[in-house]
Amino acid sequence: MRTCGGAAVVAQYDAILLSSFGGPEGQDEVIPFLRNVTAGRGIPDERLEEVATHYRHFGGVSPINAQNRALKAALEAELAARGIALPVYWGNRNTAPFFADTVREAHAAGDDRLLGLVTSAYTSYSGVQQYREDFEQALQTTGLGAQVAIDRIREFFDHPGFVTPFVEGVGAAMRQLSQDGLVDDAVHVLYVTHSIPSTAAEESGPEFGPGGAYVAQHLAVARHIQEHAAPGTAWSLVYQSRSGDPRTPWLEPDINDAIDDLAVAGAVKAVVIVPFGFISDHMEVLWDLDNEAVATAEGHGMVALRVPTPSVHPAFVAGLIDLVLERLNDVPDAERSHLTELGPWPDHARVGAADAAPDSVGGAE
Ligand SMILES: CC1=C(CCC(=O)O)c2cc3nc(cc4[nH]c(cc5[nH]c(cc1n2)c(C)c5CCC(=O)O)c(CCC(=O)O)c4C)C(CCC(=O)O)=C3C
Ligand SMILES: [Fe+2]
Repeated sequence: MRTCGGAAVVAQYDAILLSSFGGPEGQDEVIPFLRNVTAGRGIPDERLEEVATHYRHFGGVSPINAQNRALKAALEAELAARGIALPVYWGNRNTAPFFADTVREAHAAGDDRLLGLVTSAYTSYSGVQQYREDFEQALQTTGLGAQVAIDRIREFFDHPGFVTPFVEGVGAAMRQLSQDGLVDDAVHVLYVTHSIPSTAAEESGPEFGPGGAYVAQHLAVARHIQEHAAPGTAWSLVYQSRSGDPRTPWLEPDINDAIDDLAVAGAVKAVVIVPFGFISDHMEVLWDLDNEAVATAEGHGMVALRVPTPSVHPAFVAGLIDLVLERLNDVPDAERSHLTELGPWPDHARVGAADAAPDSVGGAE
């Protein structure tokens, strides 16, 4: 394990900015949340109402904020265990604490050089550009654009910290099925991620082939997990949670259609559902997978096992801190951890104060 003295750390960044999507924590927060999510995006009202029912079913509470509080606490414990004096702030895109408030709070405490830890593992508009725009907006709103600088750690889709919990989860599911006598042709592993519009997928990195970087990253990670946890078992990459205008093409197949097709083909008696598009149990996991996709499978008489998300798995928490250290120590590409041929994914340009740039003030403390 790479270690890093407290002084060196403080010289480069003042704090970590855990950056997430946000979610409602009560019935009265559902519609304001959905309006923020879809602002200016032309999502039809019927779709908003439909999505609201998913939240209402759980008392208007998304698990995402509780997950992020737990992750923040786990990151703080890991930093303390490694002797790294770096505070962790938490901000969201769509619900309080909003980025502008968090940036203001950090600045008031003297923490201007922030390292964003964005909870999106893959490259997409939602996971990359939109956070960049959120950070720019926060600096504009607070008027702190000349003082505050925000970097972010790279997309970590193929970092061992993110992938290991899925390898363990798929391995455990395969062992359980085999104890129940379900092996070989009777099992199909469904790697499921968030669908996005096909044009958005292409734009995520056309040089990576059909579906752009978004699809290429998911395929590479699925292959890795499969090789290490379920070699020889049939698998496919499928999608969940599409929205928008039905006439606009989105990535397919939908997980429910894929399960229907497996049922028609006949041989498959069990599906392993791998929610590798998300770092923790979000509403999309609880509703679209645990509720809908599992019901689809069981409706065909199939067994359905849903693998856990990384959440606060020790490997995931340690991996995120390794990614932070990689930036603090300016580790060269050749030494950056990655499990697929696509990595290590490159860092992104800084948002905000060029003059407060971590590199140019290194050692100022
Ligand atoms: C790629 C991707 C991720 C993963 C990467 C990342 O983390 O960013 C993600 C995460 C999330 N998406 C979430 C929730 C929603 N996403 C929506 C809408 C959309 N998501 C999209 C894509 C993604 N979304 C897209 C292309 C749309 C269409 C409209 C638009 O372009 O915006 C809508 C509107 C209603 C609907 O249309 O479904 C909601 C409510 C939550 C919170 C869940 C909770 O509460 O636990 C989380 C973590
Ligand atoms: Fe979304």
